[in-house]
Amino acid sequence: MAEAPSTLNPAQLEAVNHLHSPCLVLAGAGSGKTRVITHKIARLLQAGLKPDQIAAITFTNKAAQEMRERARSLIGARAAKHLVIATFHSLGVRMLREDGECMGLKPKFSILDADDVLGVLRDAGGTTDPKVARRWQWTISLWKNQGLNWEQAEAAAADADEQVAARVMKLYHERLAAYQAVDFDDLIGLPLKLLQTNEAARLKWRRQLRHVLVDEYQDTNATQYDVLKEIVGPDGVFTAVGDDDQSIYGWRGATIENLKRLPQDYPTLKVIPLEQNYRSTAAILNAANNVIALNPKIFQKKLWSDLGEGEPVRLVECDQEEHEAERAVARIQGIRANATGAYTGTTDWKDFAILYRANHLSRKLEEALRKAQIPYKVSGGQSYFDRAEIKDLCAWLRLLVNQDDDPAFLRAVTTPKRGIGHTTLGALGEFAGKWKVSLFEALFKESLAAALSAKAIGSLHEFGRYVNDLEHRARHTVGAEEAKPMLMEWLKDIGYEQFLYDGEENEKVAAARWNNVVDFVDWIAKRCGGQVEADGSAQVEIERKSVLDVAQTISVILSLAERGDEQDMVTLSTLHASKGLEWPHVVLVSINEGTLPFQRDEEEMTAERLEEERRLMYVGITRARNTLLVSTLLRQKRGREVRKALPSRFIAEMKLDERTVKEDPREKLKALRAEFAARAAAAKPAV
Ligand SMILES: Nc1ncnc2c1ncn2[C@@H]1O[C@H](COP(=O)(O)OP(=O)(O)OP(=O)(O)O)[C@@H](O)[C@H]1O
Ligand SMILES: [Mg+2]
Repeated sequence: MAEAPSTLNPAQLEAVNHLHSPCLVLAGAGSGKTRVITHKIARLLQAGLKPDQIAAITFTNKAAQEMRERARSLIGARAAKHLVIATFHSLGVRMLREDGECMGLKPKFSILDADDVLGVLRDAGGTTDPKVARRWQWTISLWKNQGLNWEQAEAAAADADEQVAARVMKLYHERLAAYQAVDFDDLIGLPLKLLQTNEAARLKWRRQLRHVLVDEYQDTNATQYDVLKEIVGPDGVFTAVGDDDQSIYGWRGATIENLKRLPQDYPTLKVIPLEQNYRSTAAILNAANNVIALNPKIFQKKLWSDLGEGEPVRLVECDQEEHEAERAVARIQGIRANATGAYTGTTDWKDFAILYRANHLSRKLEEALRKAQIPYKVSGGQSYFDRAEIKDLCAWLRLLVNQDDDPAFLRAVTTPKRGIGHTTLGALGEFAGKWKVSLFEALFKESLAAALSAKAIGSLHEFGRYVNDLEHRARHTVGAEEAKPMLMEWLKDIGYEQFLYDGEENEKVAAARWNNVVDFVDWIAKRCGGQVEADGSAQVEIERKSVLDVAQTISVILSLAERGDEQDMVTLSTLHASKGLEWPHVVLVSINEGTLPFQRDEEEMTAERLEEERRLMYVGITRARNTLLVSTLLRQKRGREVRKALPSRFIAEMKLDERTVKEDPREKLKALRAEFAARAAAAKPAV
């Protein structure tokens, strides 16, 4: 249904109706900047522009999708379909596909991702050292973003290493040209070059894109600024919306300078502030304002909400990550059951988000959500259970539980490789299909001898016997103390650690993956129970189970997550990827010194970095509409060690008042865990 223009306040209306000179909306979180963009699209259509003459630039592809949705509800599907809604990168692809030929690029050029780039660099520079290749990648990318070609880079090189990198840059580009390929930086750099050097192309795009609207303008970099400048031209108009307090990509070259340059480059620029926040309750907004007030102000802004005080922001201290995850899940279940606090609105799973600073923090959360059978999606990062090494091990576990699980069979039999190749597996598959049996069952059919060589059958039988033997061991291994050595022996048998190191050139990456594997084994072992766990004052004994029982539970958990296309899911997201989005209920986890603000042990915390981390906290807090739970750890795992953890300084900076509920984890944890276990048991389907 179309939204009526009356849903805009006077300042928003002014921005929407400002059509004859460039316009910058500079305003805080949740003040309706993105809403201005969608409504302005409708206004521009009304003023006579055609949909394909309007370009809205978003920061991510996901944001582009969302923008198209929002536009569709305002202007209808037909018009929305023709709008140019893109990121700078995808707009760049379009320009190069249409006009790249004048720069020697065929319309069907390919786009290299970061891994492809590393491969080309290794070849071009003749190195096998991944560290060297990565350094080249970083240096060359930086040069490209500064608009330097290899000759300029060589002239400006600071030392011998950089001179080498400049020459590698030359070879790298020769290869790219030969492959008809471009990298991500080229998707901005080449269109810029096209627009700057080719008048016909420049005029074409200027005529084509009559009004460009840029969301999240604070996170554009210098090259993107120049692209915009070329498209708009000296007399053109555009609309940019942004918030300097939400600039969180400084580390990738985004620059606030772009905000400062606008009034200089466009003297007729109209700057419009928005002050009313329509997203968050006053309790949430105050916490956000208190934090960001400590950053130096570039632009003065006010932000208020008339949505009422709302529920106080809650703070919870948790012993360790696992408890935090369980706490977050219990909180979500509580709100959904209208059992927690004053919030009584109706809720779907999609009304919740759990946000964190670093990708690896999603894992415990995923486990807890899966155990509670809550559907979720991981945005802006990879799901823990989607990691190759975890998928490998899960395939083995699934195969132990159900030998007829063909996809699990195929993965396990080739991970690690055991001399059973694609031809053998193809023939086995054909045979199994003919006899309508599973691959595993086919292994031991006598007539298989007619389809495969004796050698191949020998290897397959060996694998089959190993799986049977492993199943037997898993069935009879009970309790954590027994489970861990059994599982480690299995990994040794199949040579999994070596397999990881063989498949990964970068040893650090291989070591990190092996670490995941050992963690995963610990997790399974722990679930085999038998030990007594201390939880502050409480002691909880975990029931003893066999490895096979646990494998079965994990298989159920895995199949649950594969339900796929569900729309109603809890969001797990990094803080970075949460920008621009909003949820009724938000949980911020692991808000600790070292995590947020993020700091490596050896690294010095500069004022600039601290300010960027503070902006990230501001972004996190301001994603919440109705309730916000901030959780902090008392102890934290660092490598293999568990260390005491400090709450983030940003928690104190929120200045939560006395009404803020500070929950005592020790008191509640035992009860919560019991409740949680009971719920999980009740929800567990019969297998
Ligand atoms: N005038 C208004 N009346 C009612 N609701 C509004 C109004 N303007 C914006 N909103 C609502 O407020 C919320 C925040 O709006 P929007 O996402 O556009 O803010 P934003 O400034 O882009 O936020 P961010 O800085 O996080 O990107 C949305 O749910 C939007 O629908
Ligand atoms: Mg926005």
